[in-house]
Amino acid sequence: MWLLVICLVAFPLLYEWSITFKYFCKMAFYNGWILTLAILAIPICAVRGRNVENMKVLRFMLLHIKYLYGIKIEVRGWENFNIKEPYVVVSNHQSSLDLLGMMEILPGRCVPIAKRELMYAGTAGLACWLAGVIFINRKKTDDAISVMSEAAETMLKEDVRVWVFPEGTRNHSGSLLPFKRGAFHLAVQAQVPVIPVVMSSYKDFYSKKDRKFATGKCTVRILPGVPTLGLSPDDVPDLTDRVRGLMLDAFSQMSTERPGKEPGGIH
Ligand SMILES: CCCCCCCCCCCCCC(=O)SCCNC(=O)CCNC(=O)[C@H](O)C(C)(C)COP(=O)(O)OP(=O)(O)OC[C@H]1O[C@@H](n2cnc3c(N)ncnc32)[C@H](O)[C@@H]1OP(=O)(O)O
Ligand SMILES: CCCCCCCC/C=C\CCCCCCCC(=O)OC[C@@H](O)COP(=O)(O)O
Repeated sequence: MWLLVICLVAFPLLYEWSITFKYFCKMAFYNGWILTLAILAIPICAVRGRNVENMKVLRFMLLHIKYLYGIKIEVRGWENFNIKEPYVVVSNHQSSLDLLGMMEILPGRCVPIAKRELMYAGTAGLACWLAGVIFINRKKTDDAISVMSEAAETMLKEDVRVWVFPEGTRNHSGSLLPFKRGAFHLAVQAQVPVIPVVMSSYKDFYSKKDRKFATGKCTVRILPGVPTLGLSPDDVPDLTDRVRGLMLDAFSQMSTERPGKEPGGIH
């Protein structure tokens, strides 16, 4: 009994006092909450079986999280998504919080490419599988490439869009890692445009290194599509560099606009 009282008093004190403790609580809740929401999503998605339309269910389930965490997301460039045909979205990848920005703007019939390990993340893995997430084995290049070639066919046959993080891993360095070329091969194979998406730096409110997680604002910019019609595999390196350049420019520009801290949410 006394132990419970001490815990009830100590927890809020520690939460307010220690930035690190708050960081771990907020991250644990983030992951735990997603795993819990997935339990609700699984039976709803299971009715349709593995189907990209289930991505709408996941999107709907996750949209409120930004309010819980007091993260304001401002979207610019919505009009660039006004393309009826399939396309490949490429975006920067800072942390697992990218899921919030992604769900904010996720177009219809669009599935992310994810590392295979995510498939084994309990309920979230199953929900992702049911929503048609494309899993790749990053340790086996040939397998990853053949999965992506299959994706190019599926995009055209089943009118599906694909979201890729071309950095291939999370990167919180405040810049962009060199891009891997899979997303661009995919776009050229399917002869569909690449639409770059840039999420502004989280450094004002989130830092894994400093164990900081406050409230704040993030801007998501959807850039105009880059056509690939008529391009061949030989053009992929140039296309990759061009798109990375566009994204780096946008990222640098957004980093100079200092976003103000927003009140509200879990402090
Ligand atoms: C409610 C619950 C909800 C839960 C919701 C959760 C939502 C889920 C959100 C999930 C978010 C999760 C987010 C995540 O999980 S992000 C992590 C996983 N994503 C990625 O890794 C995507 C980016 N990676 C790539 O594009 C890589 O290139 C791949 C993986 C394909 C290979 O990488 P790898 O490192 O092994 O090799 P390499 O890049 O050195 O390439 C080697 C050579 O092959 C060439 N090549 C490449 N591709 C193709 C191709 N298609 N056709 C022909 N050739 C191709 C390439 O040009 C190069 O040749 P050259 O140029 O040097 O001559
Ligand atoms: C019973 C098993 C329990 C397993 C518990 C696993 C906990 C995970 C819980 C929830 C999953 C949250 C989904 C977040 C989706 C974001 C995925 C993400 O950001 O993946 C990282 C990947 O892009 C790059 O990976 P690396 O930076 O190379 O690494």
